[in-house]
Amino acid sequence: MSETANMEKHSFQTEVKQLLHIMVHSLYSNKEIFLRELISNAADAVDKLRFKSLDDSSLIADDPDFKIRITTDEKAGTVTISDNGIGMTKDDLISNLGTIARSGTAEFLTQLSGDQKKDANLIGQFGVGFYSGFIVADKMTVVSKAAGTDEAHQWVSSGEGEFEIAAAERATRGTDIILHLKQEEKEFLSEWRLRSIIGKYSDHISVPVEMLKPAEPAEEGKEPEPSTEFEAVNKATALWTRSKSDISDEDYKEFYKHISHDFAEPMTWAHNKVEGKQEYTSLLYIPKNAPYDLWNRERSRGVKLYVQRVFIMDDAEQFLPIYLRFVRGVLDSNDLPLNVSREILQDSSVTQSLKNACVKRVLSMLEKTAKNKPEDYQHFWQQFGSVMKEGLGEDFSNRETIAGLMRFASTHNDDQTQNVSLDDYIGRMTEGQDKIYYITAESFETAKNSPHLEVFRKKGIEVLLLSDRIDEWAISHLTDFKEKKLVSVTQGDLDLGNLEDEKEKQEREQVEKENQPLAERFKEVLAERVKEVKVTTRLTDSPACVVSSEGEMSAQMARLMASAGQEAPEVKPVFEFNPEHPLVKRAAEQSGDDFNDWTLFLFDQAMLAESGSLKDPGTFTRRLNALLLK
Ligand SMILES: Nc1ncnc2c1ncn2[C@@H]1O[C@H](COP(=O)(O)OP(=O)(O)OP(=O)(O)O)[C@@H](O)[C@H]1O
Repeated sequence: MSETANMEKHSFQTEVKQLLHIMVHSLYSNKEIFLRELISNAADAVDKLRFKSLDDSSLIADDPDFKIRITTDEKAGTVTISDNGIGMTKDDLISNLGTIARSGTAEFLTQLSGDQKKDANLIGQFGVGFYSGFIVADKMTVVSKAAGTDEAHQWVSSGEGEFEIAAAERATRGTDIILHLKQEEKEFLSEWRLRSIIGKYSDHISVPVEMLKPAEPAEEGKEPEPSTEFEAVNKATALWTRSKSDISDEDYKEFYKHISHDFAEPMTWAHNKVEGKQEYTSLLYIPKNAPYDLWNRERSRGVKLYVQRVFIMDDAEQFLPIYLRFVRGVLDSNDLPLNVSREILQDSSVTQSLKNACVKRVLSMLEKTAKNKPEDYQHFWQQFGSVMKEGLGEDFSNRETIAGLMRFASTHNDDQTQNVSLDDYIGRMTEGQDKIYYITAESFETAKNSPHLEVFRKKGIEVLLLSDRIDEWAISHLTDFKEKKLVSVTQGDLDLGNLEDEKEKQEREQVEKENQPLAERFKEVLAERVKEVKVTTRLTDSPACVVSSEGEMSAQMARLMASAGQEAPEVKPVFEFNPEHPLVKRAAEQSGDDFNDWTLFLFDQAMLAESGSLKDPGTFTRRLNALLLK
């Protein structure tokens, strides 16, 4: 910072400089959004003050009618957006308009590619807010006086790396954002152009947005007298309070952009007014695309909370569980007190029942989309499926509904796309099948090619192929769906239930008995490495596989815990061999060291197919080479 007279120079935070540069270039084709962003900020500033004045009405006594005014100055080439909201102190100006407080900003910036179209989309998700003024202005001046203070300050910048702060004059509280338009952007001086942009973007803003009335036509030969009277150019009623039949889809979409700062349209929304025991209005949106920081469970989330139409807080996370962190919207309650705080919300029974209601609405919105617009739902699932899966473990009371919304890859089409629902699966179950089978693995390929699937493929039984990181954890919370048990094909004894007929059962028992001595020989060599050795019922083409015992942690879960740096208990696998396989027959013919080598080779090979890697790949390859040469 440097100082001359009463003027101080400050540098923008590095991230702001980068964002400004990219934004000005990539949003050029959508430049009129600057007005939406600045009006949106002005409306937020009014909301914040309205809330504060509930405790201290003196804050607004001198100027009680909230409004936003847009004026132009043809000669100076400026457009000014003024509000009588909460205003900013000198420190606020420096921190709010010189830094980006959002976490993950630096990481976000590294995702930008230089491709204008892609970047425009990404920046749209990120939200550009105040800085969007620089798309059309080569200089911005902000004059602000915080409510309840006597001093005004001004912030001036050409958006290139520095900004200046100085003392200023402003009669009353509030903020003026003055855009000094670039030479080629003078079209925004046109009152009609501005009115049409406001009509498009700001009708739903609950504060009146005012402009000067058009001048009265003058007598012939005379210049028209400029008007000095203002009129509201938006509807200025909060959108969710209007009746549904008065609101167009366009209105809903614009409102979504206002509250979410997303440039893209939402996928769908639900608007409900509830009266009776509880009175509230909810307007909840499902975005089309995942935000850049969806994976950050700490990211700000939740709805905008209003109490009796008064704005209370942004990001009220108490009304939606973490797995629905992508939902945006507004909740307006008549039952909560106006002085409600985050702490009060935490313990309130009203909060709990509102939360239950919001979750039900979101889930039923998703069910409707899945049923009526399967393509949209498929897109949704690609964007948000992994987050929805968290719900299986987090939301016990809605588990069956969440499970119904799940989509999986499966052996039905052997394709990586997750598009099979549990209902689809049940509809295709073969005669006698009473369980839903699945496999979890490190990758889709490992799952799809797993030897554990052989008997299922042979019998034409579908198996769900799960390979997202979260799958193992999520599915462990889903023991059954519509009274059908979910069963892992890599865990426990394979119980094919009614899928195995009496003859097959007898044959299997016979084979098990005959091969008991071989099983014991294998067990002697493998000793501590395995929990048990058994004749397999799952393999038809492979010589051997490993499975985990019923009720024990699966190998996939143990790997996930280890990769997350957690201590996982050592799980010893059950080694299953296929006595019909020529390699197993060959092994059985050996004795001494040769039998040891064959056994270890079969075991390592089974481990490799199951996990995709080995603890000691060197020894495995050496042993394999030696066997090949023999
Ligand atoms: N008209 C205004 N009156 C008071 N404060 C303002 C005004 N405009 C901006 N601010 C302050 O500056 C901050 C930064 O604004 P900016 O638009 O860049 O980000 P944001 O509104 O927090 O986020 P985004 O718009 O991207 O969601 C705001 O959070 C607010 O505190």
